[in-house]
Amino acid sequence: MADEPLLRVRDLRVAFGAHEAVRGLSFEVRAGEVLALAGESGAGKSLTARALLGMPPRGATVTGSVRLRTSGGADAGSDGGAGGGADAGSDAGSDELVGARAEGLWGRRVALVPQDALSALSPVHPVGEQLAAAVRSVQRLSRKDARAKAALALERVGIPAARSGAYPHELSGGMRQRAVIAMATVNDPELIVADEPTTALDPDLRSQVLHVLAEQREAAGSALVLVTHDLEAARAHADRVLVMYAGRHVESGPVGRVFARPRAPYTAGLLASLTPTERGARLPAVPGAPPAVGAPPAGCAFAPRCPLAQDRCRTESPEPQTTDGRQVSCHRPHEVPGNAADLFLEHR
Ligand SMILES: Nc1ncnc2c1ncn2[C@@H]1O[C@H](COP(=O)(O)OP(=O)(O)OP(=O)(O)O)[C@@H](O)[C@H]1O
Repeated sequence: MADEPLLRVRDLRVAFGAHEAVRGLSFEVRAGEVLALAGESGAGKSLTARALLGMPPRGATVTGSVRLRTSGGADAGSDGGAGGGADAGSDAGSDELVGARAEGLWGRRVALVPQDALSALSPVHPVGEQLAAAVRSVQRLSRKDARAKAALALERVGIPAARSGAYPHELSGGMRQRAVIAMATVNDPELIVADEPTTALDPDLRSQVLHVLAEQREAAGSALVLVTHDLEAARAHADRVLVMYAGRHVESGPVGRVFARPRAPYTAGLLASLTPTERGARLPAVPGAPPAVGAPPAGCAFAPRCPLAQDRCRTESPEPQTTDGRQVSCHRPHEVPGNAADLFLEHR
């Protein structure tokens, strides 16, 4: 049981009508681990994040399995309902979140740090009060003790106790995001999902706020799924990275290993865009654009943009395979050159 991952995702699919935006994703998150979900806009990162919390957007059909390891008698309250395809409740020792009512776990075992703090905070209550209510929703504490705990949690993220009576609109964007981080971590959840937690902030505040998130996550002992298109943030804060493209797995493994020597051309392309060229300029992102949702090409979805694509890549979708200490979904992982930038420089 100790070796059981905290979260086990199998063949996750998120569809809008006939259009599948997440197309059969499988991965695991271990207790206390930080996993970065990376990839370009539209890859399906946010939809995956929402599915992990049992809160998909309206109109989405989620199938597959998202199992959260049971701890201390916690219960997802599965009704085995709407998800379709999930075998809710059949696995001893874990709770199925697809097709289940997961609200009972929110803030207690799983928590969200969204892109936009305003969407997570009520505009009509002071932040300290909201935090105290979050504490009391999980812990049996008097109002006074909950308020004291809330003030302490705000102080830990750099919001002085004197500001705990402020309404969200009276705080700066950075402060609001810190308040949301305090809210997400105050009850020591086992899993935090942070969906691009700094995109709404000025660039100079981003690393500061990510640092606060990392600190608070560590103090709470939570695992973190960090959704980001910022590979530098993934490098700085994650233990493992999972790169997605067009709703599918591309490459996943320890950050150091994947970044040092990517084995999927798409990962190499993303990393090349971080690498200064000889002339000192950074390469733009991988040339071309991802396919539209609902219209992925046959075979590997990246093949139309891939300098290494061959006939097989255009007909046969690659399944994840273990290579060089990571999982890679590519037919030609050993053809990617040691210097990731070379692959795209040579073909420009
Ligand atoms: N509510 C929705 N209704 C219909 N289609 C949606 C909806 N939400 C997302 N999609 C589709 O699913 C695709 C993946 O969305 P998702 O938000 O997961 O992407 P992402 O990788 O998080 O990118 P971004 O960084 O832009 O948020 C989108 O390109 C969009 O076409």
